[in-house]
Amino acid sequence: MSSLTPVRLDVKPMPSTSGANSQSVEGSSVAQPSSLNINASSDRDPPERKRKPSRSPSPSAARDAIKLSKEAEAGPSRPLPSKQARPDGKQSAQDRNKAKKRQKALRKQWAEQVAKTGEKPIHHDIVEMLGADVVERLIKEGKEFEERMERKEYTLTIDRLSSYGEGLAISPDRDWVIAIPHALPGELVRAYVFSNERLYAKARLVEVVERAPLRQEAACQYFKSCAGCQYQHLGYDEQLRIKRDVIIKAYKHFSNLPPDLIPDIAPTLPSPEQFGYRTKLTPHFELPFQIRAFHRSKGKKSLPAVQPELQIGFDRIDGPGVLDIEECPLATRVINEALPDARQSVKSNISSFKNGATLLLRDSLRSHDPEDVACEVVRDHNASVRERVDSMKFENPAGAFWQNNRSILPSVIAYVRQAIVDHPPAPSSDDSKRYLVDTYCGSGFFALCLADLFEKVSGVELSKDSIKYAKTNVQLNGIKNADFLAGSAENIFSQISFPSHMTTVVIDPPRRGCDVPFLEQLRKLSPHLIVYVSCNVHTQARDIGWLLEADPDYKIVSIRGADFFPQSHHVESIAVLHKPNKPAGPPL
Ligand SMILES: C[S@@+](CC[C@H](N)C(=O)[O-])C[C@H]1O[C@@H](n2cnc3c(N)ncnc32)[C@H](O)[C@@H]1O
Repeated sequence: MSSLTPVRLDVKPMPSTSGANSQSVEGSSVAQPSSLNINASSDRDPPERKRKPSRSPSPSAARDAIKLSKEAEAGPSRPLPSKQARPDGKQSAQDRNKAKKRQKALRKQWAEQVAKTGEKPIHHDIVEMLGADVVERLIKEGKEFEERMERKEYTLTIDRLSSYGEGLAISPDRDWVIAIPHALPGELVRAYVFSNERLYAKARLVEVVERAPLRQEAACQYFKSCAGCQYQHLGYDEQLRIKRDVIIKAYKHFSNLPPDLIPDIAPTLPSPEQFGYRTKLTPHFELPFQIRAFHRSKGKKSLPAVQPELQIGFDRIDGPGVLDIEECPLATRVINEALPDARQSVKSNISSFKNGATLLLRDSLRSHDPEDVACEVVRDHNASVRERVDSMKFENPAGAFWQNNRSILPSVIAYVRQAIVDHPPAPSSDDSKRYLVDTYCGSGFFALCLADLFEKVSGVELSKDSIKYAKTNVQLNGIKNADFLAGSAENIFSQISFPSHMTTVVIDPPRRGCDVPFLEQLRKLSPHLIVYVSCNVHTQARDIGWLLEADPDYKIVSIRGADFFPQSHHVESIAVLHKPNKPAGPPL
């Protein structure tokens, strides 16, 4: 699908059938890829980091972009800067000055964002679609925020998908790209532009005029309005293929590596369950204004006699606010069964919640007995949740990180095990002992599932709670060769004395990727094998590019996506790096 060449339509923008009322039409509006709170735990929060701007994005890119777009745009209801302020159609000097200041502020804000998080993946699509020379000219002329499209309906041909699953089209009347969630390559669509970003506009899908042959009916009643899923209108094989393409593009644009150093990206590892797989759901809600007024009055006002309407669910793509969700076909059966009660308990106690609160529903095994397949739902963040991966038993805090798709974990572990077995340490006079360092280890998923391959394993993790549970899991599984440390990942390197030529390091950081101090420590340790698992392939590509530049002896032996989140644009990427001739050296 992505091989289609951009088609510039000579179609005049169509008069809007919807006016500014985004609710009256089918499709989407203010969705952001990052607005899907697919893993709302704090490990996804990006900290500050100092990097070269060219080194690329982090998860906060999208969030910063929202901030930027909020600055740049006023949302559907704010009137456009009035170019017709004067009867002669010209801007007043005051308006021009204001516009100039605004552009300057936007450029400064954008530069700060890129310095912090890198360029957004969509930028590379824009360059390919408009042409590098056009983008360069727009930037040189200071027009990268200026060629904004009007808020109205357009008829567009979709050229390709962005890495976050939006259909991308070229504007019919200027050098600008338009991103439309749920539109597919090759389709002719009507879409309503509602805001502008740097070099592109965002639009909601109004109607598919000519369907792509691959388009299918979504299983979920909320698909058209919910920001949670991007690909329910595509078959599963196609979703896997798209995710592989996302990895290919990420390494091309974000690793800074020559193509011959990047291996063929292997087919995406499928999820055995494509619906009903999510073991964690976090619907959120905003307090009705009457309740907020009650809180603000500090007891002076009374609660409203009639319960105000409350939306509990996920972000909308067809307007601002929260979409009320009574079921989610991605969540496991027990979570869907528990959802009505959880929603009702919020409604009955609404005055006790803060604005923007989130509900937690975690699917937990009832017991660790392999014969017992029953599950139950845990809603208390501090309660423990039981999991099993193959024969390994795990407990972890409900509010802390645990992989959300239970069904894919055995094949992920099998894949990582095989990579380790396939890359033994270089022959040396030493015996064949091997050591594992599991960084960003959570409650010990990788360390403990792989412990039998190693003489000794050590894990490090920021969350003290997760480390407490990792130690419990050591006991639970009768493991004798594992220890865990609470702290920032780079701290582990000063505490271990494994011989580097016999050491494997597993890296599984949050979406922002690794911090530079961590990468520097890793380079110093120079393990013979690195398995880098990531929920953000863009930061993974950046970090691996950094590592290979710092130490060209590493070879990337494989890169493969794993589909932890079917129906969404998210893809986990597993990269294996090896130093084939790593010589034996003294312990660190
Ligand atoms: C994607 S999760 C992976 C957890 C674990 N590997 C698993 O599969 O269950 C990332 C983990 O990194 C932890 N984390 C975030 N920043 C960290 C840091 N600077 N040092 C160590 N751990 C960190 C988070 O608490 C979270 O548990």
